[in-house]
Amino acid sequence: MTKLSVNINKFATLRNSRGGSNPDVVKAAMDAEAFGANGVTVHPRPDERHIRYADVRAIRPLITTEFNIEGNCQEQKFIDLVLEVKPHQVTLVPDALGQITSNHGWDTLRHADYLREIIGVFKAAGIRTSIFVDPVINMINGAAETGTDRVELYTEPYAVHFALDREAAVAPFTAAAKRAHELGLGINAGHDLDLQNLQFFARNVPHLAEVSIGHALVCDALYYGYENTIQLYLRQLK
Ligand SMILES: CC(=O)[C@@H](O)[C@H](O)COP(=O)(O)O
Ligand SMILES: NCC(=O)COP(=O)(O)O
Repeated sequence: MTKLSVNINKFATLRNSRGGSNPDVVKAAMDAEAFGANGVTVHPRPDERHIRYADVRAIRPLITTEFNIEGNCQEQKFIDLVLEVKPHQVTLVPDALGQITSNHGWDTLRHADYLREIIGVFKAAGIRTSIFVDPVINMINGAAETGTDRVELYTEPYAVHFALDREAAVAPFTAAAKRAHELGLGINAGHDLDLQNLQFFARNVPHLAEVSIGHALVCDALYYGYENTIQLYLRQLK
């Protein structure tokens, strides 16, 4: 069954908005696991707009499922943090500094040498690697050449087009997953997945190991409660 990794970035957004410690981000990570999630994802951005480096250090020793750290490996500070805390998985995302959120995958052909080198560093430290990619066959082929363990399919385009034509929206992801599997790559996915679009995605993308979901899940939790919301998302993956 596809695993659910809860991205708790937006708990930190709410906490930072008042400068205090409420909501407790560490508790949000622990409760995600207690409520049935298969993992916790954080994305400490260089400006620490939500998840802070201190949050990552505090959470790491308490994780009993899987800890996934996403970030821009072009920042030495990020590389050092990951090697220090040694999560189960690091997901490399090619964000520029000022981006409001992640909005594209790696050009795995143009950045092949760089990705191969940094992936080798994390793998040598015993950390599973995943790289954020668009569902483009050439990019999947390029990802395989980097030595990464997994790819994470960037799913915003799917979410945007889902309501209009779900079959057309999922088709590139189905094809990309089949190609990735042929090449021996593990398959993750994330960005803008939600209670409406998740089940169709999971049923039409083969070999899907993990989805990481944050923004919509936290928004839903405001209405349905955190524990109930995690259960609702898990039911979409059955
Ligand atoms: C890489 C990706 O799509 C998400 O993991 C990212 O963490 C979202 O970042 P924000 O929560 O800052 O929008
Ligand atoms: N990798 C995707 C992720 O962790 C969360 O993305 P979103 O659900 O906040 O859009």
